[in-house]
Amino acid sequence: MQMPTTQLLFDGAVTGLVIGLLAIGIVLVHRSTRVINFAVANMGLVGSVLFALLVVRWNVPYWIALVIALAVGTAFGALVDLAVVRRLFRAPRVILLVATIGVAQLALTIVMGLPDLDDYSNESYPVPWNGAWSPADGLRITGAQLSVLVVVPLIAVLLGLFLSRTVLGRTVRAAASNPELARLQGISPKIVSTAMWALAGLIGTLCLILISAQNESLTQIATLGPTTLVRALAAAVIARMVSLRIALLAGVLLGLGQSFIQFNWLDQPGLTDLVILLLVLAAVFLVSRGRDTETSSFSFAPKAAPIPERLRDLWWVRHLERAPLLVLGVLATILPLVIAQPSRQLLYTVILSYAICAASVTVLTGWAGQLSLGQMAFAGLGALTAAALNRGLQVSAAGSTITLNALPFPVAILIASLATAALAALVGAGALRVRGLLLAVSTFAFGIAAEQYLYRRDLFQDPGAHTASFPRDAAFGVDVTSQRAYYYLVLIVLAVVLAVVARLRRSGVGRTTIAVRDNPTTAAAYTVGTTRVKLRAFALAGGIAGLGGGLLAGAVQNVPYADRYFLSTDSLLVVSIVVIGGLGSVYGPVLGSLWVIGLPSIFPDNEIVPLLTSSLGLLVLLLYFPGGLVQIGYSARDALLHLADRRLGPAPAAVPKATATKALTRTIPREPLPAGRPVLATSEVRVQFGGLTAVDGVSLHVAPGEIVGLIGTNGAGKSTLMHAVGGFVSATGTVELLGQDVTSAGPTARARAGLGRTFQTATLFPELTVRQTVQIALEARGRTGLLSTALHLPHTFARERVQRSAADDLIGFLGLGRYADAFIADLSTGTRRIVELAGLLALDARLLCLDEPTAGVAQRETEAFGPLIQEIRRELDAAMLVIEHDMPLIMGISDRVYCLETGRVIAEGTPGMVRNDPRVIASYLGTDERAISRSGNAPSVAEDTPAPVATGTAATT
Ligand SMILES: Nc1ncnc2c1ncn2[C@@H]1O[C@H](COP(=O)(O)OP(=O)(O)OP(=O)(O)O)[C@@H](O)[C@H]1O
Repeated sequence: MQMPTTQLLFDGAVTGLVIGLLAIGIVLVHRSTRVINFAVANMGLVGSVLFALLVVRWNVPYWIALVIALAVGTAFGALVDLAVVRRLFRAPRVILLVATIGVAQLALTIVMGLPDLDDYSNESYPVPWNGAWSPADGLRITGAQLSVLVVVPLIAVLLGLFLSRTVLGRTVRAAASNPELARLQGISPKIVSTAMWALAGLIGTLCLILISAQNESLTQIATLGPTTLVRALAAAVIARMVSLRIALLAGVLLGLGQSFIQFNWLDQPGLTDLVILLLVLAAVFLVSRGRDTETSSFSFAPKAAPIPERLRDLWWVRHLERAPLLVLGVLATILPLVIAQPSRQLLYTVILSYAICAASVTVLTGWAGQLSLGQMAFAGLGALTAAALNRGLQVSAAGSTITLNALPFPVAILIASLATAALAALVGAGALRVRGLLLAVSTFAFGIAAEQYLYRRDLFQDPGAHTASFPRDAAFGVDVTSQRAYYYLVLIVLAVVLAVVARLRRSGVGRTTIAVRDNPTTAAAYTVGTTRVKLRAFALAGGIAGLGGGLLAGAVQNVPYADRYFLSTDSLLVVSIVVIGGLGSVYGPVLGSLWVIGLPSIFPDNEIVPLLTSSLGLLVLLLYFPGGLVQIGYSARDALLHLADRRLGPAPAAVPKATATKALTRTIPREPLPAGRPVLATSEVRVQFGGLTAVDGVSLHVAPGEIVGLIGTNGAGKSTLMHAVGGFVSATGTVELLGQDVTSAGPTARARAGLGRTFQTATLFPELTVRQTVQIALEARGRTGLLSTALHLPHTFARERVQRSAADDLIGFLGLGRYADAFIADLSTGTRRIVELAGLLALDARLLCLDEPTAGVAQRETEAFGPLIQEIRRELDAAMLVIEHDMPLIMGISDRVYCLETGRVIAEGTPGMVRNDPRVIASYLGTDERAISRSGNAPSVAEDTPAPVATGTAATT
């Protein structure tokens, strides 16, 4: 390994300074709006091109042009905030991140609309000082580099002073961690956000001007490109999205590292990008360690309102949802018969292949909530693997050479798709702890490393060439060499992929995936293994992307990995496709591909159409139709249904439905509990959060059939103890459940062992309906198989029917009949709490841990909860541990009560004993008899909650 020359290191440091400044721009925006700004570089594009035009074309003096360009850049940043960010202030951060991608594309389109610079190809980008200096032997500093050396440190110092010395700056620092605190400083978070976006616009412009000045030719200015962006993102992540100083330093180190790698491994292009990927992964790993990673709501995903019960018998209503897809299918079938030009047919094939690739984003991002910005890398790797398998391979390993014979075209694609599924599962395993924005950065870095490094491995290339040809001949005995025949093959594959995706979405596979996305904790409490579900989504998405990629490469008969289709920008494009089409919906990928790729190609010479279909179109959709194009379809469908409902006349009075008057029959055999053993026994359980001991050596037990109350002041450690029992926090001591030591088992395993859990917030799964929620709990009685469901095997339909009717029984039993198709997000807290209880019945749990079952429930309804809880205990023949602040309720239902104070048990015994214990009175109850007879803790929000059923007779309120 040689040391690079001084010059190379110097050049690296200069580039690194600019990368560091860009990273500062990313950090500032993240600190004020908690979003990762993918537009940071492109926001400066408009100003930097305008600057060149002003100086070169319109002969404006350098410094005046610079001021104008910086002002334009700053205004662009502020405008982005006012027009986009502010409107999406409360939207999930993931959606805001996608919006920044739209902004980046928009900036690029605006630049294309500016006058051409091609006439000035002999001129160089304007610099403040011409000439070069040689301060030392072997070192030459250009004017452009000197400006970087002066400007970047100066800006960094000024920003540091701004953040520490001004009120606005201090507010920015506070806003990152606590918006309320920031508000106390007297400045609204929105103003802070505008200021930071304006600053990011200014920084972006400055960086682009500084970088462009390094180029010899003026026409090269265009973009900084994703490779620079990924370096800036890496520096920002290394700085934990907080420290400006570390961001700048990391930028410089990355610049130096790049020089070092280029000097020593010139023959390994893209190695830097591989190293950047590893650095990002390491940094992301450290950043997300020990912290509860961000959860995002997916309320923007398109939602179809349930069909009114009485309309379901109408045949056109039953087929309403499938009809548009059928029409599209018929149109797609006749299209190549009407339009015979092979070039058009090739284009249609490309659109279909993109729809397949986009379906992978539907699964991974739409259902699993994992935003992948590198999905086309899986498509590219699938394409290259398929081409290599089709060509025949010689793999040298451990001194011996293995020869793989050439595989037929379709077999090569199928095996490549399986290989990308396995690879995606591997990547997913690494990304398990990371979600949201950091996953987006990691996958983006993966996309770039794939494009720059992995694609260029010898294994993937034609011998002696930098291409990978992929000629197609026959598929399943049919000649697909003609463009039309191949189009039909891809159309059939798309139809199959959509059918599989739609079927999976309607089955337990789709439901559990969405459940893990919306609420991993409750999903685990419902025995759904979050790791398994996430890996399944990654693998499924990777497989679909690999399949789409293979087919796309087959369309063009080679893998054009160096210039189109499988680049990191294409990964961003497929995300736009799916968001525009409708995230999570089966229609999304098709509508999105038609819109984003299809429409512009119908008007190839029109510059406005691509603007409307991607960049600006994406932003408009996010702002006004966050559910995407499919949401417009759903709205039309709802209007039709409403019309049909009106024509049927007024609805008859609600008839109570599914009122189960007899006890539910138990279908699951239970292992008997060893005689004399408690259902739950904890010994010396201790939980610490940093320096705080939340639970301090608690030993308790719950006997079979017993209801045990857990009381204590706010913050006494009750919920934490319950989390420890459920396996949701790491704790010391032992936990024994139904005679088994489960201390080292995770929450899913404990749920499977018979532990049922409700949560204080009763969030459940906002985007699922009541029936779907209960069906998720029913998965505990038998999991939906991925492969059998995808293959549409008959028994999977029968299983689904049985599960649905079991769910309806439980829903009816608890009087939730009229809410069966309502989304959880639309229910009152009280109703959600009853749905939680339905979930426990579905789980057939033997120990129920209820965390404040009446919190947020109207006072008049809490009184009915006591009998309901006892009824459920009888029904399940279960024991219970209940946390409750409502004293009459908890004292009324409990057989025994424990009182906690600062993590320790201070009293234990019958309700009467605990209630009169002087320590309990001093610590918690006080002497106010009114507080004891009816707790003041229960909020008095009157809510539309169905009256809980007390005696097995369902009430459908
Ligand atoms: N994830 C966490 N990280 C750090 N501290 C925590 C965490 N969860 C709880 N705590 C702290 O642990 C202590 C016990 O909290 P816990 O929620 O268990 O109390 P509680 O008795 O259930 O209170 P409440 O009746 O208000 O629900 C509190 O001081 C709380 O701030």
